[in-house]
Amino acid sequence: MTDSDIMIEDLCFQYPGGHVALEHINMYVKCGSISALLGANGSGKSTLLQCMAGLLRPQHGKIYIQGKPIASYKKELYKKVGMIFQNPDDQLFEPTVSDDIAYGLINLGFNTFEIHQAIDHIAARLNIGDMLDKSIGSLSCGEKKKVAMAGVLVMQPDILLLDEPTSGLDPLSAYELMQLVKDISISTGVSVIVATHDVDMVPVFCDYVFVLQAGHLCLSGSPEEVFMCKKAVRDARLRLPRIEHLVEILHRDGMNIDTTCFTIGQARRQLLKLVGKK
Ligand SMILES: Nc1ncnc2c1ncn2[C@@H]1O[C@H](COP(=O)(O)OP(=O)(O)OP(=O)(O)O)[C@@H](O)[C@H]1O
Repeated sequence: MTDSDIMIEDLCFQYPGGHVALEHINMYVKCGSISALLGANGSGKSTLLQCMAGLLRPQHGKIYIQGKPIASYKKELYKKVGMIFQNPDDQLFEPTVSDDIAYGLINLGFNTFEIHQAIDHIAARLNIGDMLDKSIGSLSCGEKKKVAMAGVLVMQPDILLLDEPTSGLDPLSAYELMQLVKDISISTGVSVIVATHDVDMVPVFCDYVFVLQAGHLCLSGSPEEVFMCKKAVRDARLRLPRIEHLVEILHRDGMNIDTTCFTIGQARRQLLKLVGKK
């Protein structure tokens, strides 16, 4: 299948202690798209991302990256698929920011000139140029998240897996980080899967949504399609994005609003029209 970056067939994963974390997952991720992976705590989001990154080996089922089973990539998989962990301290282990960003490139055999060029480019893109000489230990959580992202993006993966990238960030930093992810996806064509509890971000930044409930994929589709299934969303212990919840309240109060509008600007204009302000 040419337009799919990731295809998952009947994936099951059980941890060594016996806990079944994923059951019969089937997923298809379109090239260049941004997908949200939603689900309550313990629903299996991190486990699924780690299976896609080749860090966990499922007992059953297959994962294909660009049409080929992940096992066939061997070491090359780490160049194709970049994963950013929930906790940046699990990812950053070199003394300084520039050393950490350089780590993957050194392993891939890049020369010193290429490494410097690549670091300068990604640092400018992520606006972390003034941090390059800092020690990792001196950074804030948000800064560490950006450095972890730089270390992965510098290797130019085709697929980017983000595990709760906005957790612990202030609202503006969270928005800016997701905007950056969107810009990078548009300019490079990288496919992004982001596990998140931040449902408000989903209609703004994501093309597709996958919802996990106790290790099962219970819903999938565009944000419009998924958030229309209000009961199923709540059964999965999620809430609607605030904008959708507002639309729901207005409907309940007998106001007529076009539920196909999903950008903040469109919804705001509709709401102002409804309450009589132009
Ligand atoms: N190393 C492990 N050994 C045994 N069970 C584990 C292990 N890691 C995770 N689990 C269990 O697998 C299930 C799925 O965990 P996972 O971390 O994938 O959930 P999650 O959706 O990412 O949760 P959260 O939103 O809290 O990060 C949970 O019940 C968890 O307790």
